[in-house]
Amino acid sequence: MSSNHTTIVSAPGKVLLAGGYLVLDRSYSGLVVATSSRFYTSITSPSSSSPLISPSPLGSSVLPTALPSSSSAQSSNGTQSLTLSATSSDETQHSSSCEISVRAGQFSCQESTWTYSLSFDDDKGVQVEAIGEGKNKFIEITLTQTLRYVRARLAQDIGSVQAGKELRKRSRGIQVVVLADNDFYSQREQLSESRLPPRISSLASLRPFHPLPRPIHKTNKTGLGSSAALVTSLVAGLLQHLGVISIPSSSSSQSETLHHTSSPPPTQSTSTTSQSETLYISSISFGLDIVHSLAQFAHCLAQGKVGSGFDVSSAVYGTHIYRRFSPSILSQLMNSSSSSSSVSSSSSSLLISSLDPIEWDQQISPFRLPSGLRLMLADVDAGTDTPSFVGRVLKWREAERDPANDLWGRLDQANRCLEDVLSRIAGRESASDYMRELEQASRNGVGEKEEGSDGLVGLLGDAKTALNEIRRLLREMSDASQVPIEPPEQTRLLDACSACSGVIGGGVPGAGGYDAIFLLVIDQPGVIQAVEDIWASWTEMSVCPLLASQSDGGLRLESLEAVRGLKEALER
Ligand SMILES: Nc1ncnc2c1ncn2[C@@H]1O[C@H](COP(=O)(O)OP(=O)(O)O)[C@@H](O)[C@H]1O
Ligand SMILES: C[C@@](O)(CCOP(=O)(O)OP(=O)(O)O)CC(=O)O
Repeated sequence: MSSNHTTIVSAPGKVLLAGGYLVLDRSYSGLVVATSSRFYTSITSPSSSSPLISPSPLGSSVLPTALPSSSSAQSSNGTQSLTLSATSSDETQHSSSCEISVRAGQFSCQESTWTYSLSFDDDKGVQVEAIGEGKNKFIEITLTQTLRYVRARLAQDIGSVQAGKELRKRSRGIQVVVLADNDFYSQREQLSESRLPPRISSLASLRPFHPLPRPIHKTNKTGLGSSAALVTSLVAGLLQHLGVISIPSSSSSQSETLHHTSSPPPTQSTSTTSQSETLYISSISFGLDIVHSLAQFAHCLAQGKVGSGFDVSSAVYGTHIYRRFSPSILSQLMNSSSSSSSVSSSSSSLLISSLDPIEWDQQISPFRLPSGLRLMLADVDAGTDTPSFVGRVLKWREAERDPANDLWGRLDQANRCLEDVLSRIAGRESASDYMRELEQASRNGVGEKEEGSDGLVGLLGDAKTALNEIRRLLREMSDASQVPIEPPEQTRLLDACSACSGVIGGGVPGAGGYDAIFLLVIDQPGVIQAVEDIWASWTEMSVCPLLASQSDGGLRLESLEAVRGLKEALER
């Protein structure tokens, strides 16, 4: 077999619509919306290097031939058993090391290709060493920890020595390309080079995966969570390619259902599926759950801290209401791992046990924005540093416990009101006059709910009230903590946008600051145009739209032909 074998996986970006700061504390939840802009990981290896993986059309599910069927027993951690056929006789052809390269496809090839040498030692497990000068901590750590995990899983089934040989065979010749949709990075320069105004239509006309002129660390990000989407898609791509999991494909009708029902047992399955469906879903969703725990771990290790993890969670599961995992789940692993690339048998079992989805207590509750509404995002040109914001806000909360807890409680209530009213609007989607009423409201304007107005118009008014209340409380937090979460410049911009007919409301996503805003609007051309006019003429700060809107789906397996511009970008 001479043709290559390719796996392409994508993960969405994120917008934390409600729950910034609160979501760091497991007593509260956050509303995270996944974006239509995605991060792609493509993994190719010569088909001869992965003899146990059936050669299949690009983008289709690539199950290892030796994997048991869905009716077979599952291993202790719930993922599928990796029972293998005897290691093939060609293993002697391979040396005890091999190389894997990872290239960031839209950056300079020279500066943004990282090559890693993998050695497989019977005692030490797999060792990953960067070759050359350039470093990419997120990629190196993700690659290392994912290979450690795969080796540890293989070792459970076929013993340590065979596991090393098998992994070496499967890893040989792997080439990875990572590509982010344009939205992840500021496209101001690309727009002005092409003499295009900062409009959504201009962004749509830029070539997909537009090459970027500077190295990654000097490129302005837009806040969609590039590192979380990178880590998640890379973990998932490798696990899929190496035959450990099976991710739903983008064409699979199951994928949205999976998203809405996938949650680590036993905490929060709100699924109403039949038992047989549930069995099918849970065997696959366990694949997603292992991606989740491994990606959270790799992301925390690369960041050097354990954050709330809402970004990784939405990269895996898509839009949802997120309650964080207990940080203690990762303590032992974080302490024992540093970024060390080797693995002893004791740390190997710690890896398997700590990442077992059964041990994880995050909650993923289904949520989606109602149809007919649209999330609009803008990149605001001014820089803030989220880590320092978080540190300062938490320090204030520590110092002023009572007022802070009182504020946390009121914010939580406002956040829940927003979730509740949006779900109630979504509950009306099937009404025959739903779209007509929305269209009418987009012309008449959405006001905070008035006495006596009920029905859809009343609900839209309630949504406006909830969004405004959240903003008001975040300004209270800004004043009390002296951290500019919604600074006056953003207040002016948001107020101007919110006054537009058809705009329900908006806010500062996540940690807030000067970087970005979101708006929730009725999805009508007139409304979008009016908002874009305000942004284009805003002089106090430079406001550039993002192309993305909301998307429900999380991680997915892609087919090369289905993603505009991907083939060309991979061939560059
Ligand atoms: N396209 C890319 N290719 C490779 N690595 C990337 C890419 N985009 C982001 N990264 C990695 O993620 C890091 C940025 O992470 P971070 O500062 O946490 O930003 P964000 O908030 O967008 O996640 C970069 O330094 C780089 O290591
Ligand atoms: C404060 C937070 O609750 C939310 C931060 O959300 P952002 O979307 O601002 O995050 P970055 O991608 O790191 O910029 C911290 C957290 O939950 O980890």
